[in-house]
Amino acid sequence: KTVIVKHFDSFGPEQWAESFPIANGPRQSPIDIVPTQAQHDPSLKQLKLKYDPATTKDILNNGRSFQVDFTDDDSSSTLAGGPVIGIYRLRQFHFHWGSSDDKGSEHTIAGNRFPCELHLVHWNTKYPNFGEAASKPDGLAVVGVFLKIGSANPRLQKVLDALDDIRSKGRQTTFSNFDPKTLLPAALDFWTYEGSLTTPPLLESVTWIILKDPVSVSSAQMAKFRSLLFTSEGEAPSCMVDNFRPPQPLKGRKVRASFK
Ligand SMILES: NS(=O)(=O)c1ccc2c(c1)[C@H]1CCC[C@H]1[C@@H](c1ccccc1Cl)N2
Ligand SMILES: [Zn+2]
Repeated sequence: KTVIVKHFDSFGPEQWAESFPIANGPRQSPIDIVPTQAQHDPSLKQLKLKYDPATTKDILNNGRSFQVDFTDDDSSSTLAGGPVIGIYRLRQFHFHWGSSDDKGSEHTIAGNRFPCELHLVHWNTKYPNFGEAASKPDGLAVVGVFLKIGSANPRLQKVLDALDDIRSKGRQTTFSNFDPKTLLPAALDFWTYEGSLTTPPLLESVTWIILKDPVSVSSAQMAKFRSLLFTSEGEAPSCMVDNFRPPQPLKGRKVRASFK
């Protein structure tokens, strides 16, 4: 009896449908955003992000990306307004990036790829917890921010300096007093559409809120992201790069814009 070990690279986006049929579902993410086809919706409210740095919990290499986790047992760090109804609590943020500066983002803009994309994951407080919310059509709201090559971004430095302690999968270290608002662009203009998680279990529970304006990252800072490993200590090391899913079919969905 031969056992097939599905390593990450043989369990890439093309194979996910075998174990997660929802991969071919009607509201999969990411997508290519075509600005000229997005409809300005004047009824969209202003995005209201309120983050308390005291909710910062830790930073973790989860084997697919690294994430900064926040305590979400109260509504100290929340998202409201924009396209959502009610209050969503910040759970974590993480990134997706490429093996070179010409790719790495999950969403694209008229086919243009960015070297990196930040996701701030929030869950709807009408549900008891993140896990429950993750399985509901209005359960999650993820804010996506593009990073483009330019001058070094000083706001990223504290996060990048912590990566030395979480090089391998499963490594976690303390991380405190961080304000994710410092990672956002000045203007909070956004596109929004109904989609999914971009990695298994690919649940179709995400209201995506993609900010129009990118923030900067330097090539040297990108090299820091690429110094992480997909693999655990003791395994043959595999660099954590290209952890992005390519754009998925729109299947008739409308993308709305908060701006003209
Ligand atoms: N790229 S993304 O923004 O679309 C994104 C956001 C949140 C989560 C995911 C992907 C996936 C990847 C980690 C596990 C899974 C999910 C989760 C975590 C713990 C428990 C359940 C679940 Cl579903 N968290
Ligand atoms: Zn993500």
